[in-house]
Amino acid sequence: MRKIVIAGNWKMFKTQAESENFLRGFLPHLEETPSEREVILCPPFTDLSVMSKYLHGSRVNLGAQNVHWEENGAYTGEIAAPMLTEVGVRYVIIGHSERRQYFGETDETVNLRLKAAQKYGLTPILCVGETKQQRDAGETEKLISTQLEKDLVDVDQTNLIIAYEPIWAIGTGDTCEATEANRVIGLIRSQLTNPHVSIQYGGSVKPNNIDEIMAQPEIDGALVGGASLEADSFARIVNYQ
Ligand SMILES: O=C(CO)COP(=O)(O)O
Repeated sequence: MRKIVIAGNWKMFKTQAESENFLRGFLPHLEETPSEREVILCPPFTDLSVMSKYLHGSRVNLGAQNVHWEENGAYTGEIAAPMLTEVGVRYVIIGHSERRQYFGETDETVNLRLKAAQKYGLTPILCVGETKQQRDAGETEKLISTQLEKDLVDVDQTNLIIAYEPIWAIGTGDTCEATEANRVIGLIRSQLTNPHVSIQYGGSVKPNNIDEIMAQPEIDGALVGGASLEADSFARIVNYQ
C-alpha cells in the first residue's frame, strides 16, 4: 500500500515564535483529516526543537531540510542525523532543487545524504525534477531517469519517499498540469524496484489545485512550499477532498 504523504517545506521562513503561532492555528484543523494521511512539517533547523515539544502527542511529524552524511565532524554549516533524531525528526528532504542550484548539491552528495539518513532511521524525501530549459528541449524523462539512477545507488527503497518537483513550477504559480505530473510520476515509479514507494508532486501546490492533483492515480501526496506557511491554507491542502 502506498501511503498518502502531505509535507510542508518551509524553506528559510519562520522564527520559533512564528512556528508556534502557526501550530496554534493549524492543529485544530487536523480533527477533520483522515487518519491515513501522513502530515509532515519541515521547518528551519532552529524551529525543530520547540516544534517537537509543541507537537508531542499530535499526529504531525517533523522533517528537516537537509542532513550531512557524516555522524559529526568539521563541516561548518551542516547538520548530522543524530542531531535531528534527538529532537524528534523522522523525515528529511534531500536533493531539493534549491540545494542543487545554489549550494552545489550533486547526485553524488545526494546519494551520500540518502544513505546516511536511512542509516540513522530517518525517512528521506528525495526531490527530482527538470528545469524549463530541459523540459522545452524534450529532456525531462532522460534527466529524471539519470537523477534517479545516480541518487538511488545502494539506497533502501523500503524507507523512501520521492517528490517530483519540476523546477519551473516551484514558487512561480505555474503549476504542472495534474495529468502531466501524473504521467511523469508514473515514469518515476516504473524505474523503481519497490512499487510501494510514495511519490509526491511539488511545485505551486495551492488550496485551489490540490483536489485535482490528489485525484490523479499515480500521485501519492504533495510537497508544498509557499502555501504551507499559512495555517488555513496548509490545512485546506491537508484536508483535500
Ligand atoms: O519547492 C517546493 C517544495 O519543496 C515548492 O514550492 P512552492 O509550493 O512554493 O512552489
